[in-house]
Amino acid sequence: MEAFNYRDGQLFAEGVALSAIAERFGTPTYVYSRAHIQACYRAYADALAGMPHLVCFAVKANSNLGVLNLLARLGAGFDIVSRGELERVLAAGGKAERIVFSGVGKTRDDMRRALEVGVHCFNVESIEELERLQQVAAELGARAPVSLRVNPDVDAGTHPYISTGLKENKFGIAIAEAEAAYGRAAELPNLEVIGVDCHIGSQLTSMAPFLDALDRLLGLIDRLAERGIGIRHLDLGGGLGVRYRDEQPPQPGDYIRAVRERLAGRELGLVFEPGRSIVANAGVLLTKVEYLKHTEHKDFAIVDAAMNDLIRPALYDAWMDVVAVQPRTGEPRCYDLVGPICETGDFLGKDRELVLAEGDLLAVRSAGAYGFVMSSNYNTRGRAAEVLVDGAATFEVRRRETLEELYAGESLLPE
Ligand SMILES: Cc1ncc(COP(=O)(O)O)c(C=O)c1O
Ligand SMILES: N[C@@H](CCCC[NH3+])C(=O)O
Repeated sequence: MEAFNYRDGQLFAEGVALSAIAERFGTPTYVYSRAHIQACYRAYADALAGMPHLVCFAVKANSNLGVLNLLARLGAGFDIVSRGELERVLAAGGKAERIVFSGVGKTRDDMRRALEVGVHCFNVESIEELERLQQVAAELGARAPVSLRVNPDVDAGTHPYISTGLKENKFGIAIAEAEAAYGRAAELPNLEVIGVDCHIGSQLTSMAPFLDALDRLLGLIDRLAERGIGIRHLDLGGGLGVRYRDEQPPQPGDYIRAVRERLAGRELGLVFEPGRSIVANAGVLLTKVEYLKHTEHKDFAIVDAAMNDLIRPALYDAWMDVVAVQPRTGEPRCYDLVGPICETGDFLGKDRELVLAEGDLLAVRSAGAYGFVMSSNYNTRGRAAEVLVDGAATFEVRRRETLEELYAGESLLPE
């Protein structure tokens, strides 16, 4: 489904003109579509119907309370990587027993809090973490449910910064060492081994690496069964890609059907941790053209959103579609779309053919995942507002940060 469509020459989010959102909330503003998030979540949940499962939204992709609340109401679980994300999920109405706790650097405090609230399971990423979790659980007189994140050593064929399943990556326990690690986990009295987990990378556009990883994990599960270690759930992580330009990633339903076929006859529950594929195309970043600057070599459109608002182009050289909210007729020019930050890397797009005038609104598409969450206050810029559209209604799910808030925690030196 497409949440953002042109109607009468204007781009709409569901039933609301983006120009009306800009007028009411200012720019830059992130705009999300409720219907799109729901449809993407349901694509996973529906394909998993009839078997034990959890669809744990990866909170890192978009941690706005309104978005999390929407997903919690749909029955989603959550994949978290920090105490902060845990508290956000609880504040948004998410259920602790549907949370999986991933991440290579869990602190004792993180573990304590997660045990107190009763998360579904810890995705443990090293032997050292296993020993620490045992200690913390013993101190609390608790038993920690555990999956080991196994690194299956498959090449996800994605950007090197977001590939996580190779043996040289910091994530997980190498598959060759996994049996020994499970053996150790099974000996520890305050741990309960329940699952196997993996996550091989993000923005994958083909099914083969997922199925390759799955086969390796099923082999491991069989070897563990021979050693008397029973596995109840298999967590395949997130990673399914989306269309930013012309990619044709598998649809969640097709992916899950292929996984289910391979599981036939096994008593295993399935867990997924999708982030991007739930929210990326449910969001745009709305920005305004401040200046059109023409130089001998280049035409620049200087917009009011910058790399502090959306870092993907600067960090990964990611291509994101940028469209006019009210397209004009006329002769297009080739613009670099840049922000006001004092860095050459501060761009949202390069060499884009557009017809523009000062004051025009632009929408950066596919910005619902890893957009606002990666924003910063660089150049003392307040972070953008976030608005969720539901049909004809708009909800400001995060107001724009004020300048006073930016230095509220700082102090002058004593006299
Ligand atoms: C452990 C884990 N689970 C889930 C995700 C979500 O990934 P994606 O947004 O690609 O679905 C990530 C991020 O890549 C991750 O590190
Ligand atoms: N932040 C990355 C994805 C990282 C995934 C984290 N596990 C992106 O924007 O594509």
